[in-house]
Amino acid sequence: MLKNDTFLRALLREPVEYTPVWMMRQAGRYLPEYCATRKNAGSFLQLCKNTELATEVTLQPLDRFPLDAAILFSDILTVPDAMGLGLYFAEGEGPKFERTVRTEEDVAKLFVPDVGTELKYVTDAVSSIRKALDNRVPLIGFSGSPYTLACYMVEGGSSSDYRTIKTMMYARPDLLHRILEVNTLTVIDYLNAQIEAGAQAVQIFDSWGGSLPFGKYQEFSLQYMARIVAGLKREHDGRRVPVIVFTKGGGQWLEDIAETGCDAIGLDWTTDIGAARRRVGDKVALQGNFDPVALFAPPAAIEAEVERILTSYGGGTGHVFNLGHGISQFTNPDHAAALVAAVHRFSGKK
Ligand SMILES: Cc1c2[nH]c(c1CCC(=O)O)Cc1[nH]c(c(CCC(=O)O)c1C)Cc1[nH]c(c(CCC(=O)O)c1C)Cc1[nH]c(c(C)c1CCC(=O)O)C2
Repeated sequence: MLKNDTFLRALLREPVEYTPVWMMRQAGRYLPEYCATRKNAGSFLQLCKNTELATEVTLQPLDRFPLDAAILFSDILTVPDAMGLGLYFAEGEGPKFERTVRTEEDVAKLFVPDVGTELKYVTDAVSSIRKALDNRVPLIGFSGSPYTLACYMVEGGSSSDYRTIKTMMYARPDLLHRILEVNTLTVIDYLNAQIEAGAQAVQIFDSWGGSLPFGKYQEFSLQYMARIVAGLKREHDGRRVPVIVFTKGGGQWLEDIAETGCDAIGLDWTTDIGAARRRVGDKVALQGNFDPVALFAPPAAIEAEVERILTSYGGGTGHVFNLGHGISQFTNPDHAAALVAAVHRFSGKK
């Protein structure tokens, strides 16, 4: 039995005593203890693949702040890595792939990896983290969306304009659809494996779906996320496993996202959460949507922002407080502490 299931109840719009909070990228470089563990691991990927160390860094933010959920320490790019594309992190340049998927031949060679073997290190981490958490709070599993994963597979790394993948979308939509098909089947297997291993909620990170034009978002990103939601095991160990869909920049498409059958929608900071609530009604819960850059302001300003968001949402269940995107590596941990405390205090936690 979970000692604190506030996060799961808020996602399912069941009564809660206060607004639960967690932060995207809560385990990461802004924490000195993370940097120390990562140094011992060697590289970021070695850290992800080391069960003991991945467990340790998952719990680090929970030992510092009274967060209401833990998130598996891993990365969305483990999936294309398992497809044989060769993920590596060039110092200061972000993620890169040795091989890209751009031509007809590249696409023809693409395959759905055997998640049970190629990504066993991830499900091993899930089991180990569940044990270490000892039911303190629920554990979130996650994956990238098919389109967001395709961005990295086609571009070969991060991009400022997504020129290569968007050119493919306009010139050879058939090729992109084939990549998205393989990604969708893989993500369904991957998230179901995380659920079987003990993930109590899952989030689909559609970090770059918001760069698509209207219509193309629905065709190349949302449609595939809806198929994933439909393919997931929604109940495990006698409890519903909520699904959160987070499209960064997706504030204009909330009604469409709610139609995927997800339990909650992640919002970035550009949307008014109160207006979002009126638009989706009681169909889904909302997660968000504090601007992570506001964490650089003094605690008093952070508290004012927290209060503004809670007031705009308007109270009651169905709100999971979060940042609108991942926390910056340059954030002062004391400011993150101020945010978590303010969410709890203003929403009535005793
Ligand atoms: C696009 C994306 C990635 N990874 C992820 C996304 C989707 C969310 C988003 O839009 O931010 C998701 C992710 N990445 C990481 C997590 C762990 C769980 C968590 O604490 O939230 C999660 C959920 C760890 C990580 N993933 C990465 C780090 C930093 C690596 C390090 O320690 O050097 C961490 C803690 C590396 C990574 N991984 C990725 C990038 C672009 C980078 C480099 C970013 C940077 O340099 O800040 C791909």
